[in-house]
Amino acid sequence: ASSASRRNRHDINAYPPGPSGLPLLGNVYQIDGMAPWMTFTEWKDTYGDVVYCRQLGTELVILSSEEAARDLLDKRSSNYSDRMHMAMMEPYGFKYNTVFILHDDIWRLHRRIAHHSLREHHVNMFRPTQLRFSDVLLENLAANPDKYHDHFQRFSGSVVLSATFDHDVVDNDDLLTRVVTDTTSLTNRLTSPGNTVLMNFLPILQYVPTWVPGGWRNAAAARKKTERMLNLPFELLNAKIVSGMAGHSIALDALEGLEETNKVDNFEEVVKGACMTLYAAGEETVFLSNARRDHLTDIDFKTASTMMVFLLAMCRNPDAQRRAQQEIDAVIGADRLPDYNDRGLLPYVEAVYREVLRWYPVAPLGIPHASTNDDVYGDWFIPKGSTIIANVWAMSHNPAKYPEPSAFKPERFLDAHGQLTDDNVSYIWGFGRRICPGRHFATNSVWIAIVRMLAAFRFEFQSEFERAGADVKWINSITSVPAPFPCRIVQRQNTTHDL
Ligand code: HEM
Repeated sequence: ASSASRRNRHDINAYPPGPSGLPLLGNVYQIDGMAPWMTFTEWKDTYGDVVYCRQLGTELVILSSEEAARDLLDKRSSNYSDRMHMAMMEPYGFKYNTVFILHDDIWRLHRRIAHHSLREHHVNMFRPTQLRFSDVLLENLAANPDKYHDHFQRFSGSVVLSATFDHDVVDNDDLLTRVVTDTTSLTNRLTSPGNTVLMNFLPILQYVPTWVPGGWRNAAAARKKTERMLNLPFELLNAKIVSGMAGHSIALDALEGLEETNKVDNFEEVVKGACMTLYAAGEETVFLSNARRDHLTDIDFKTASTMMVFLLAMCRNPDAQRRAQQEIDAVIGADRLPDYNDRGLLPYVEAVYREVLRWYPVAPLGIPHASTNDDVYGDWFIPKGSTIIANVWAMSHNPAKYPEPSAFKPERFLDAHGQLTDDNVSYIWGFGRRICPGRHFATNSVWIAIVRMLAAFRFEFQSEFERAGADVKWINSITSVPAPFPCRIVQRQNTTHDL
């Protein structure tokens, strides 16, 4: 009966509009492989907010307005909280990862572990750590400004690693950081939407030997790396527990606070997976480790992505930078650095922060969801098992909501009285039950880094780079981030605090 009713619903409702494609390939050749959000945003103009297309046998539904994303991913979240089927999950050892697992009981347990420590307000217990590492960030920037991307990376990696496993990164050669970044950079490459679709289509690629071109797809080698990455932080944490030196951390919180209430056999394995995902997901989006090495030969390919967007925005928009600094000088003065308690007193800085998130969202297509059952939305039929993409780029560049969307204009978040509007760009954190569980933590990290960097430094392009047109390269995969560019970071004259 259910298949009959499915057929009926399909018969009366058409698929959403979209470009016609070739038989087997679908629309794959029409999509910009480096920046698919650009193609999808053009399609919005032609076909509307809900677009259907196919990519090598995968059905895609692209939601390019906040309204459509909220209608489906938020309001019908019981049907839209799955992830796409990945032939790679099992052979590559990715089953530990919250981001990829299906909408099942293990995933719920992962979310409880994250929520337990990272829920709003509770997450503020990590603020002292975030403040401490922001001091280190400023010291490093003052001492060696040219290496700013290393310092951004160190800041974002340190805060999240300290919070998840109580692991202190003492230098740039930290073993755990190396193991995790090495593995996540491979994971990100393997799980990019394009590669996932290809591997679903040709699973035999998992056996490609490591020494031939494309050998990075070899499953046995990837699995070995993943296992090492999962076990190492727990070995280090266990050593601390045994010696009575373990401080507060999300992993310990989960082991001590949740075990009683969750009677699953492999609870420690679940905690390992959930915590490693928190670290890797936080690291991936706040600092990027998945650059396409083939496009980048001369730079370090790990960068703090949101902080990189901030830096680019400040270099390109000196007026916005100056205005934010004037606000900090007037409200805080030069005797101390801004603190979390000052956040409500600095509306222009808040507007800069929101505009950074909007201007170049670091996850321009979020992370694709999948539909569990057939559904009908308006006049359209959405088949079971479709990959559902929230086109965050189209939402943050909607000219009706954000006039001149490519311009960096923090004022768009302030009303005529200089008060903040209620638009806090929440769509950049994703939707429904899958919404980013690290968003409050990430907000605390990014805001404190931005406000303190503004208080202490001036940012500008290096003059030769500016004369040459200041054309910044972008590193794109699931995330999109400016590659490091030549820039001057100069300590502000009015800062009396000693860095
Ligand atoms: C600026 C920083 C960040 C941005 C823009 C961001 C954005 C996102 C987005 C768009 C998603 C997908 C949501 C969806 O499927 O609808 C996501 C998922 C996720 N994020 Fe974040 N994130 C950030 C930082 C963090 C941090 C710091 C952590 C950990 C402390 C974290 C942990 C996660 C996890 C575990 C998921 C997977 C959730 C699931 O599949 O259920 N993120 N994030």
